[in-house]
Amino acid sequence: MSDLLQGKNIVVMGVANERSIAWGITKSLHNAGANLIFTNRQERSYNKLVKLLEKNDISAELIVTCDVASDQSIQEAFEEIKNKVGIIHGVIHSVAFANREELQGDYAETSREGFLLAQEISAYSLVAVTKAAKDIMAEGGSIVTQTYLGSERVIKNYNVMGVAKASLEASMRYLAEDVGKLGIRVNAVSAGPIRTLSAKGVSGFNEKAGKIEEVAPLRRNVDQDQVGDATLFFMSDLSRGVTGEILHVDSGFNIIGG
Ligand SMILES: NC(=O)c1ccc[n+]([C@@H]2O[C@H](COP(=O)([O-])OP(=O)(O)OC[C@H]3O[C@@H](n4cnc5c(N)ncnc54)[C@H](O)[C@@H]3O)[C@@H](O)[C@H]2O)c1
Repeated sequence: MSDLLQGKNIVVMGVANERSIAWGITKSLHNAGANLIFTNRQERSYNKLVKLLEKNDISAELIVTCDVASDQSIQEAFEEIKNKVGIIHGVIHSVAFANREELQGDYAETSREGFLLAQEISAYSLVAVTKAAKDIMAEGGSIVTQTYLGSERVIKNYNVMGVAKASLEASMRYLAEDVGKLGIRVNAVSAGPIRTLSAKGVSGFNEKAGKIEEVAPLRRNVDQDQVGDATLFFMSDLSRGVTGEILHVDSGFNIIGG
């Protein structure tokens, strides 16, 4: 436990279940004293989230529905946060989606619709969320998104999502410039493969995880808690001089050339 985030109101987007990276982040932020606000994609997942919070003795300031495919939904969610909580100091963006059939085989087979969908949910959503959040980040703060090495390198089967992550990372940098003058920082964590609901959608997870154990400097895979603590660093004042940055939490795999 620490008081790094005492008195800070932070919005967490993307907890689907206990395996979600956003859940690892939730635990780290909670242990640092943050007041947490959650968004969930659909109303019907509300009870699941409430149960998960209860089971872990974590209280939520507020839970609001937010489908990032809809500007109206994002607008309404942040309006409700503004009315019920007031000022916020941070946003965790841990949201992505691509059709399963686009996450295997040749990238050249990607459909126009599949390409646009991956870009919309996995990259544009950070832009739309920042647009809505900055107006209630009156004391400045921090926005952190989750990316993956498939943006920088060709990783088998990651395909359309790798291109969406490249777009997400570039958006993160442009947004960092836009909102820097408001005292808001925008950064990304690039985690190694972690078995989650979304990761199951990408073919060949076991091979990817096995490769990390074999060749990454630390010779082990990372977990949600390690990503949570790295995200906590970006959320806290410890990283007050850092914006527009990508921090790899991947046991060092990204530095290996061959
Ligand atoms: N698991 C990994 O190996 C890995 C590695 C690096 C980065 N990431 C990234 O971490 C983030 C979280 O993924 P995860 O692995 O925890 O999986 P997850 O399935 O637990 O989380 C994905 C979340 O995105 C949400 N989402 C999807 N479409 C949405 C929409 N239209 N509106 C609102 N929310 C929506 C889902 O509800 C879910 O909560 C993603 O950006 C993912 O690309 C994952």
